[in-house]
Order: sequence, then structure tokens, then C-alpha cells
Amino acid sequence: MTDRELVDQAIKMLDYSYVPYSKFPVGAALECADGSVFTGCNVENAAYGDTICAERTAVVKAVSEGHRDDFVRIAIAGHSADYCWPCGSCRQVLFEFAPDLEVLIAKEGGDFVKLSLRELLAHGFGPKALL
Ligand SMILES: O=c1ccn([C@H]2C[C@H](O)[C@@H](CO)O2)c(=O)[nH]1
Ligand SMILES: [Zn+2]
Repeated sequence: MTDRELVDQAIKMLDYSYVPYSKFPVGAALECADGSVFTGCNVENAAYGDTICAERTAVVKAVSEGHRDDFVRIAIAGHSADYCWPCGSCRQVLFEFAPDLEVLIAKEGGDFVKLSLRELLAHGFGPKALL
């Protein structure tokens, strides 16, 4: 799958976001080595802190289906004029499973940039620290 196709899958997920409070939809699409894609959207809650981000929705779907050490790329999309940068919690959760992940970050209109997770989370704290 091309980067463009993965970003388009993330953009499609914006339709499913549940965002009555922030009105800020985010979509994500996480690709694994076997080509499977786990999508996610943000799901908010009246108890605001119980909101889950799009990226973490996708990670939880993948891990709960048996994927763990095989994440290849994630695409993240929002409706904002700026690129939809992932929050610190999502960077940390992605780092747990895939410190070398490629991250495609899109903005309104579909333009995207490609970075490594290590660029987004320098000197990250991960499982190796606890071994
Ligand atoms: O990495 C991020 C950052 C924010 N959001 C969502 C959470 C909330 O619903 C909305 C505003 O913070 O954006 C994500 O889905 N991913
Ligand atoms: Zn987040």
C-alpha cells in the first residue's frame, strides 16, 4: 500500500470520530508487516479525561487482534489547517510497540509529511529500560 492510500484510510476515519465536545475529529490507520490495517478515530466522553485518541484506538485494536511487534506505519489525519501532530500520550503508546515506526501526518486537504517516531519522541522511555 502506498503512503497516500494509508493516509486516505486515516482521512476516511474522520467520519466515525465521536467528538461532541471538542468538535475536532482525528483519524488514524496503522499498518502491520502482513499488510493488515487497523483504523481508529477519537472517541470522546462526557468525563473529558476518558477520551481516547484516534491513534490509541488503532493501537488497541491491533494489539487485541494479536499484533504487537510488527507495526510498520501509522497515518494520522485531522481537519486542522496545521498537520495533526500526535499528542504525547499517543507518541508514548506507539513507542512501546514500535520505536522505529514511520509516521505520516496529514492536514486538511490531505497533504502529509513523513517522520520517524524517534524524531517525534526523542530519547523515549520504553520497555528496554525495565529489562
Ligand atoms: O494525538 C491526538 C491528539 C488529540 N486527539 C483528539 C482527542 C480529542 O478528542 C481531540 C481534542 O484534543 O483530539 C487525537 O485523537 N489524537
Ligand atoms: Zn493522542
